[in-house]
Amino acid sequence: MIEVKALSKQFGAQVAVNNLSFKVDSGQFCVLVGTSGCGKSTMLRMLNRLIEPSQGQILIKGKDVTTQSPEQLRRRIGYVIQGMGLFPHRTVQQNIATVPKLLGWKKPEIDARVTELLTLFKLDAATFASKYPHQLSGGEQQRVGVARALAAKPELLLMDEPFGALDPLTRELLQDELLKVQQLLGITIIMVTHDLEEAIKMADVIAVMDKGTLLQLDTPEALLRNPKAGFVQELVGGSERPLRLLSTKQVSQIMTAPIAQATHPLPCIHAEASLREAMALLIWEQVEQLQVVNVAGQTVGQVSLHDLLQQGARV
Ligand SMILES: Nc1ncnc2c1ncn2[C@@H]1O[C@H](COP(=O)(O)OP(=O)(O)OP(=O)(O)O)[C@@H](O)[C@H]1O
Repeated sequence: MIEVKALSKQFGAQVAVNNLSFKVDSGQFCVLVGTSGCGKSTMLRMLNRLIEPSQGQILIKGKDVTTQSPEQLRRRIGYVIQGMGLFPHRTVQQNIATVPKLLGWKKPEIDARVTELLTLFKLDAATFASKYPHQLSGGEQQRVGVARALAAKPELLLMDEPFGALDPLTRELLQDELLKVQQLLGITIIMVTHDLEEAIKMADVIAVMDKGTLLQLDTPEALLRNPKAGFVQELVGGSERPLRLLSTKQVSQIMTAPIAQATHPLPCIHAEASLREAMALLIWEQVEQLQVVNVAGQTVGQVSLHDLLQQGARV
């Protein structure tokens, strides 16, 4: 889907991005992490030509991005930044309708899309469509920001610290919603974050950057198990590593067959919960086994302390 070839950007004497090359497959969620000033936002903004590279090439679906005007390109690529960037004098409906309107969609088609997106992000259309950004909470504004970016059905969504300004609970809620929406729509997402826990939760692949270069591009589990020596190891290798490893998998991936008849009831965990959540429940409840249930509340398996210890261990 995206191929970045030997991409560099200098601002005067400052090298912000230095000879970066990587590929992101269609439908993948790629997260860029690294310390402040390492070039993440510059990298992201070159993808939709908000910044022009000094050297190198970007191909999207095999086509060089410079073969289209920046405006044409940006209509095909969703872009979400921290602190919304909504148009303050336009309603939620008008904000979301911006790009479809520019593309000449018909009114009924636009209205249907706005309602569909508001519903997808759990915002009641009758209540929210006519509101202005200042009448919304931060979390609601951010949802509208993502809905606006998805309005014209882009195949690629770029997100720069989209949840950075939100409280931890709202942040987690929006992360879960975004993951569901991505699975539903199958779009490719490239997201910048400072937050390694967020990267591990959201990413299919994590790109670790330092001083304008790409140090490692790997799945969260591979990154945690085999970080390259130096900065990547420092970033992921602390005492949190076993718990972060537990965050990369769901209970359903390691559960075993349910016990036919448990002598006494076990605490329940959802099959979609992370192994980290399962570990927390085991500690909290002082038990060594959990019963795994599906959305309908039916028992589908069990998971034990022993299984979890193995998953978080060095191999
Ligand atoms: N327009 C610009 N003019 C000059 N220097 C710039 C410009 N934009 C970015 N830089 C410099 O390029 C480097 C990379 O900046 P960038 O914003 O890409 O980093 P970042 O990793 O996204 O940082 P943060 O996480 O703090 O947002 C920084 O040293 C920054 O000062």
